[in-house]
Amino acid sequence: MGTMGFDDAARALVETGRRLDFRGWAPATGGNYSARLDDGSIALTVSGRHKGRLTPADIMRVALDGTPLTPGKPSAETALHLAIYRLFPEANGVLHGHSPEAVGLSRAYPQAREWVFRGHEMLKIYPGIDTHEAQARLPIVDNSQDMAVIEAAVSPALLAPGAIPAYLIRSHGLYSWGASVAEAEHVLEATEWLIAAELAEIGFRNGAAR
Ligand SMILES: CSCCC(=O)C(=O)COP(=O)(O)O
Ligand SMILES: [Zn+2]
Repeated sequence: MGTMGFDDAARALVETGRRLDFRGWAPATGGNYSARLDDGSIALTVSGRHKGRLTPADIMRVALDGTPLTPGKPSAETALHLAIYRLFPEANGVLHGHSPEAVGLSRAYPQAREWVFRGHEMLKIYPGIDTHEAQARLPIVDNSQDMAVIEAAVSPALLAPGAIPAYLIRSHGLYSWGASVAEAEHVLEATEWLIAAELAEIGFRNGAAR
């Protein structure tokens, strides 16, 4: 748990990419991953690489202000990763995936500013929740090519009571974070599972699956 040295972080991000790609959450070059290092800098995926086929050479270091510390072009979404590390000092891993389910949910409800999960046992994966008799808010923000616009739009919702360590960018994908890369992966998996379960429920209620 916690921060890591660069070599361990690079290995963890490469392995995480393989698993997320296997789940269908890293199509084409979609997604990006990062980890906070022992010295406070950030290990981050290089832009434009297939995240299911990463090698340690596809991981670079940036400072918390975004200054590249090793050669390479940092992810186009570096600013969103750094915003999480600044907002949440306990966050040591940030993952971003492009699943069809998360994107489909965000597009099916174009006015939604959040999605509230209620009553699921899976809610217990989130920090501070120890019963299914709880609710958890997944903030939803419109997409933009300007990362500062996304950061400004979503930050208040991330800090509000009841927010989970994840948010959804409409027509784009899901972000998650945790005290380690492994914990961020649990949050991503749980949130994807909750989205898939709710979409299935909506389908059953509408009779689509009969
Ligand atoms: C075809 S994916 C478009 C860019 C994106 O949303 C993404 O997650 C990957 O960007 P990166 O610069 O980190 O490769
Ligand atoms: Zn993306």
